[in-house]
Amino acid sequence: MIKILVTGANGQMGQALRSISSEFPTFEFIFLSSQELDVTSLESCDNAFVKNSPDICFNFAAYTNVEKAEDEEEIAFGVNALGCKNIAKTCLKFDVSLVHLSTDFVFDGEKKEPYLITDSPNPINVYGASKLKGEHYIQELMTNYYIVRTSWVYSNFGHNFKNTMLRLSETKSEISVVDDQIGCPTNAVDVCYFIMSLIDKHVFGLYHFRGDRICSWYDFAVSIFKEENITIKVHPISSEEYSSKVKRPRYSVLG
Ligand SMILES: NC(=O)C1=CN([C@@H]2O[C@H](COP(=O)(O)OP(=O)(O)OC[C@H]3O[C@@H](n4cnc5c(N)ncnc54)[C@H](OP(=O)(O)O)[C@@H]3O)[C@@H](O)[C@H]2O)C=CC1
Ligand SMILES: Cc1cn([C@H]2C[C@H](O)[C@@H](COP(=O)(O)OP(=O)(O)O[C@H]3O[C@@H](C)C(=O)[C@@H](O)[C@H]3O)O2)c(=O)[nH]c1=O
Repeated sequence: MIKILVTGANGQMGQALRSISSEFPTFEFIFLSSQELDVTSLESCDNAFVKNSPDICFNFAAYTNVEKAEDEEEIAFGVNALGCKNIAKTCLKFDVSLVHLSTDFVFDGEKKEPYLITDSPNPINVYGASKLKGEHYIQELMTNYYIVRTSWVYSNFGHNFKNTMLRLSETKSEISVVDDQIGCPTNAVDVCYFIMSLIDKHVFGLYHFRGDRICSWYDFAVSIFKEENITIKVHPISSEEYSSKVKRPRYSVLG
């Protein structure tokens, strides 16, 4: 049995992986919450690895509140950057390979065609900067890593744009959604299948993975409501019209 230790396991990606884990009977998954393994503590990482002796670590632990990160820079960097450093150091110590998730938000969104893994990141918000720093720590410390950048992850689990739209539709008859940020919604379960196929191939490195559809958040919202048969008026708005303190990339299609 190959043992996979999953950090941040109560989040969206952890729940998505749990939902398909029985399809991989040759793997034993150890799902650890933030209480059971706190990535900001090297000692906590060490203790969890000693207790569970994993072969592979899936680092799903992250600070993902893009808005709040602007006010909580230290906490965001603590989890997304130093957390990665701790996980990478621990993987190194115990000879464990690492799968880490990163984001389209490492790019500035100024490009007009899909971002390749060879393109230089240039984050424009705190969340993106903290995620990029995390990537760098892993790349400096390890060789046996898979860093998978993905985008606009949605599912029926936890916090994501789809669930936000469905929740808002319970109390609103109209909603305004930005129509000038272009990206690719990606199903969380599909990310899990991609990761499981990656570890089968043993080719370490940096990857981009995303859903097939290229659209705006407005387009995505309209299709969510259509699929769920929900009648609600959706107004397309510009990023400037959406009241937010955070800048998001205008175009973050991963290639
Ligand atoms: N959601 C998206 O659209 C995208 C996500 N990603 C990346 O995918 C990964 C998973 O994201 P997703 O599942 O959606 O995020 P979630 O926010 O749903 O889950 C993150 C999990 O990390 C946990 N966590 C927070 N702080 C710590 C800590 N100090 N130690 C251990 N665990 C901690 C949280 O636990 P608790 O709730 O207890 O704090 C939560 O369960 C992240 O790396 C994210 O950057 C990449 C692209 C898009
Ligand atoms: C709730 C809401 C959001 N929006 C806009 C704000 C933003 O531009 C866009 C998406 O909003 P959210 O806050 O759901 O998404 P956000 O948290 O910015 O999404 C990002 O999360 C991180 C974790 C990632 O890694 C990214 O890939 C991306 O998925 O929709 C509206 O226009 N109207 C609304 O009612």
